[in-house]
Amino acid sequence: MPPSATADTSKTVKLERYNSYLRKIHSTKVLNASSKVLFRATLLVALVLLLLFAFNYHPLSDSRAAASHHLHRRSFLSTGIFSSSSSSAWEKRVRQSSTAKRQHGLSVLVTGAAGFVGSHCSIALRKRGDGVLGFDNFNDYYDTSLKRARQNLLEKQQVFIVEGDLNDGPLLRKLFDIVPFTHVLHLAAQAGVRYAMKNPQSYISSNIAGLVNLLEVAKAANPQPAIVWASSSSVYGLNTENPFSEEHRTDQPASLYAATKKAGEEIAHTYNHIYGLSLTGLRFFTVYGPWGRPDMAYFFFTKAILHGKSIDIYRTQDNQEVARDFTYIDDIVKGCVGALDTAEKSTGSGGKKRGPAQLRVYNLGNTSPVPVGRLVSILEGLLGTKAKKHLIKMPRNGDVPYTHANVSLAYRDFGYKPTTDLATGLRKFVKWYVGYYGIQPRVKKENSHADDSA
Ligand SMILES: O=C(O)[C@H]1O[C@H](OP(=O)(O)OP(=O)(O)OC[C@H]2O[C@@H](n3ccc(=O)[nH]c3=O)[C@H](O)[C@@H]2O)[C@H](O)[C@@H](O)[C@H]1O
Repeated sequence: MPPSATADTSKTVKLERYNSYLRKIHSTKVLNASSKVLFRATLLVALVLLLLFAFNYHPLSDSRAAASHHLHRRSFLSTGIFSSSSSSAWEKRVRQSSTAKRQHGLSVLVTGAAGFVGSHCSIALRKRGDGVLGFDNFNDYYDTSLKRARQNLLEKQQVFIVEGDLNDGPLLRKLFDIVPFTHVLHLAAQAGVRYAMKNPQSYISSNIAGLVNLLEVAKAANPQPAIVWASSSSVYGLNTENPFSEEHRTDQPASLYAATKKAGEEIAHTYNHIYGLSLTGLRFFTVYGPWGRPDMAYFFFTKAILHGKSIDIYRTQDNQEVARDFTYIDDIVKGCVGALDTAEKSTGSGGKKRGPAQLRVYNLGNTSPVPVGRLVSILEGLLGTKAKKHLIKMPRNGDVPYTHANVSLAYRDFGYKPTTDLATGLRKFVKWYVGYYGIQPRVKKENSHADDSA
């Protein structure tokens, strides 16, 4: 091979090597660039997936939490506190209302705070410097404008009422997350003996399911609060021993209302036994007074008498007078506060019992039964108007013929001593009634005249 040919060949080989070198570099660059794009894209997709997962994740082990998450959103939406700014304003109101203004004051969640006994107790507790947060569903069992008027009264005392239902677990849990309540005064319930025949389910929903829901939240709270709650004189049912003592039989309820209150006492026993919740049940005896319940006889008798309408006065099957141990609201408030002040702490924590806890039941009555006929004649005197009385045999609607409280246990443990007789208490009620409903001054004048003889 000639030397020039050899040189040409070697040049061509070098050129080819060089070109192949350039191609290699180029393809490596392309590969590098495309793998970078791929890497970034993968990263982006992973990030998006991670975010989607995080937003939708509900732990499988806690399906209740998942369900409650939805409920939580719903209840917060329904109470108008879901947006972050309104939510923090709402939380601030919750905190302020439940903060005590005196040293060692209580922090009390009062359920049924827009109700008759609830509103009176909330004001009394607030006035002595305790923190009070109200809770009420403002249902329409009776005129809601009366509940709203009570709410206004409470607002003047800086008591905030959270609008919600006892069966809204997430909302209750949220309240316990915000506030370490020392006590719960549980007065929210479906009341009324006779209405239980019309709407039995409402008693199950409030007095049983609602109670259990509240106890579930309270037992899991840290600290667990001490709970004082409203039972009823109606648990004595067909008991014939008098006066009614806490030792007597309560296994013969005459109405579904009574049965749900009795069930509440048994449920309280269970939560005390398993979780160490301190629980005190108060058996109220026909509570009456200003800002009372329009479904109760003394209230709707007053309205009927003023409007010239007839009233039914029940008599027993053997034609005896029906009587009640009517108890004035201020005495009941003293009893509730006494029970709160003597309630020991719950012993559980983290939902577990750590030792035995207090379990109590007390009668809160007036110790002096009055026949319904006498109640009507006191009202006639106060209103200056004769009632159109219609005496009838007590219908079989859950009523019992007679109630009479022995209160020695409440007296022994927290000095409970009722001081208002029916005539005095009804005078205060009528004074409030005519003022609240704007009844003519003529009636007021006659009323103040009648006061002297009542
Ligand atoms: O202590 C309780 O645990 C309960 O007290 C209350 O029930 P009661 O004692 O039945 O009160 P209330 O209805 O005012 O009837 C009073 C009297 O009037 C009689 N009565 C009633 C209606 C009527 O039309 N005629 C009549 O004679 C009737 O027979 C009775 O003798 C609460 O409502 C209840 O929620 C619960 O707390």
